[in-house]
Amino acid sequence: MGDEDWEAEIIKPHMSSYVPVFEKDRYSSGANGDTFNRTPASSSDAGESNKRENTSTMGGFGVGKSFGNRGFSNNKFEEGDSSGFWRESNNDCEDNQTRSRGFSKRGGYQDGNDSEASGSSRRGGRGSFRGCHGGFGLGSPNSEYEQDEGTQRTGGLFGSRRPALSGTGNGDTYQSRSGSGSGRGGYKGLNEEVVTGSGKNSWKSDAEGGESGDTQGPKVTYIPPPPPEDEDSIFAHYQTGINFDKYDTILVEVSGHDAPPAILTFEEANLCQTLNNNIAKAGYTKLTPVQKYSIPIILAGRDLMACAQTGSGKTAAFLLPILAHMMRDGITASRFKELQEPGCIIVAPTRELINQIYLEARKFSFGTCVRAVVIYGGTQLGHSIRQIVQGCNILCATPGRLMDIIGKEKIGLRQVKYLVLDEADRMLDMGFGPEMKKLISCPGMPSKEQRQTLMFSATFPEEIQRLAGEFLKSNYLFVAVGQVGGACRDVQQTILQVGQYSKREKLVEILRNIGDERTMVFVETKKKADFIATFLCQEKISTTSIHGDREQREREQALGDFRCGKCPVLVATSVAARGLDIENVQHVINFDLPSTIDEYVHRIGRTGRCGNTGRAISFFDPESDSHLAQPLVKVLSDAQQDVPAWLEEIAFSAYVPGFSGNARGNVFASVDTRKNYQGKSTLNTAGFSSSQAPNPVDDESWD
Ligand SMILES: Nc1ncnc2c1ncn2[C@@H]1O[C@H](COP(=O)(O)OP(=O)(O)OP(=O)(O)O)[C@@H](O)[C@H]1O
Repeated sequence: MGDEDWEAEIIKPHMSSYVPVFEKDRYSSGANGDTFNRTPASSSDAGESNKRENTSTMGGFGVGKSFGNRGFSNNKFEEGDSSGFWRESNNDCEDNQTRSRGFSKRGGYQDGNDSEASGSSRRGGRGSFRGCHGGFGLGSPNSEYEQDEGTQRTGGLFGSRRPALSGTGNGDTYQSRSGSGSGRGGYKGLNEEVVTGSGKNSWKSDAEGGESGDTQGPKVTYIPPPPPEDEDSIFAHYQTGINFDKYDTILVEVSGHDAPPAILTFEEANLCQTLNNNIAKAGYTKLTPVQKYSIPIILAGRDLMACAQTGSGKTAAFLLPILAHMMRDGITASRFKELQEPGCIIVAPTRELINQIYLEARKFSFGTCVRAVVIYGGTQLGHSIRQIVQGCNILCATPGRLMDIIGKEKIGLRQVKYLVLDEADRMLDMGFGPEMKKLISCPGMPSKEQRQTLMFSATFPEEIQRLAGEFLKSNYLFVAVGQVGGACRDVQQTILQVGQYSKREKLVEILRNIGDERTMVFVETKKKADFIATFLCQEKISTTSIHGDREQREREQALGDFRCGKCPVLVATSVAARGLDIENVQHVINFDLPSTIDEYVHRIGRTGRCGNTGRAISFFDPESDSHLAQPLVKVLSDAQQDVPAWLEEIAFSAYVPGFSGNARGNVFASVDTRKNYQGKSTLNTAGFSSSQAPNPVDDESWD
């Protein structure tokens, strides 16, 4: 659904029944002799609603703060005269300068007692809840990636911040963050900005006016809580599901020269005793297919691009062999140094994901002298630096913060032996690709011949595979577990035809039936995430939300509340689509379908992980989603799911230009593209293939 549709939805009078206190009128390669072995992973093995009631304070939107003239209390919006929040914030294009309006006209909003908001005076004062409309949107156009306008963000990092929905169970409600934008999820220091559309990026090193020490905005002060120290928490894990053993039947294809054979057991990997102990404590007894194939490849020193379904253990597939090498080769024990030289850098697109990877690295390196460190945006830069200078063998980072720290000369790259791109297709697309290119051309970074580069994802569009060549040695190996970009078969997928005006009613109906089971609800825009979360809280469904406009502290709180079951519903934008491994997520609901099939695959992959079963329900609005009909039919049938007749009808009646079964946004690549595209890559000046369209779902502050 486009922004305008969303606006229409809010304005639509009949919808007001859901938001009773709103005033209606306001809402408004094989070719060159590579080998391709396709084998089953096992071949070598030979072998109701009341439950949710009255948890509004858990949802956290109910108390404590007010929202301008439209105070938000007792779980209701109370609208005053001049507040125009819903009317004017219903479009995530808020940063578009062409839409800038006098801010004073608005009711703005009032901060309760959040001390973090104190900085607002620096940015135009509070009462203003979104900077750009109020005149301090410094040129930041309509989304955090800004690609819709193809405009570059030139420093308007503070103008785009909206109030975040604080539904984290701590009694907060909408909170004014106008003064604390720097600390929130949505804030990214200048150094962390990623601009797409133009193919350029606006990353600036700290020296150029980054997160610390610049005069363009308040400092980020958030210091994340330290990770758990006790062994039980470090090794806490959830159980593999009934379908874990079925992984063995999935076909695996390895392409490229001289691939080492797969291993069948952890013992065969010949890891050191400490690693084996940690693997056992983590509850791993059996390798997943991607681990069987990737571990020996990495141990053999080969570059790798690996594609395997969501939730099938890709993280351990790269961490374990890297740690094994580090242990074998010996590493310098961590010690305080102003300039640290990690042997391994792992990058991932979102803060929460990189933190998760870090916790995995910490788990597997437990009891060794390998020290893993995590740094990511939305947290105090000084905190990141303090973590690093204490010693850093494995650096887990989001791209913006990484470049910032490199710019600050706290990290030297000379010793980098392993470079890992998790969610590699995302890391190489127009959002992060330019940063990654900068990374590999940073002074001191070993050339691709001298380092080992590893890429992992559940989806690998062909264009991205071609771009990856720049990062990988030419003889890299490609491991495809199952269909590249295919959905996890343990997720039961249902597509419902629901028009935009019926979505909320349907959502509530489904959530009431689901009861207390953990459910992620994906929507297309940050504003909508807030709106739907608020709406659900009003419906007494305990909900929290995560998206790029929330402060990092709130994002982490929201995730924590969701993880522990305090808020069983998490409304999220695509910022939470990839990689997050949360126990017991039984349902994913696509309130809005994403704009690409890859994103769909990642989103529904938040459930049905590690052999557990899950369910995904997607609202298909023929008005806005018909371009997805064909790829959806393919994804559904490949995953042996029922395909609704109406969907097939739309799919086959719709003419999708360029649909050939393998284009990005349509259907995923089915193979290692070296087979099909040997030498055919055409790069434009930005280094991207001309067919690589910006991803319109990128409306987020990810890193
Ligand atoms: N061999 C194993 N035995 C038991 N559990 C495992 C094994 N490998 C991984 N896991 C667990 O499976 C879960 C999913 O793993 P992981 O997050 O690495 O999946 P992924 O393939 O990276 O998913 P995504 O594509 O969504 O990023 C984690 O909880 C992890 O600890």
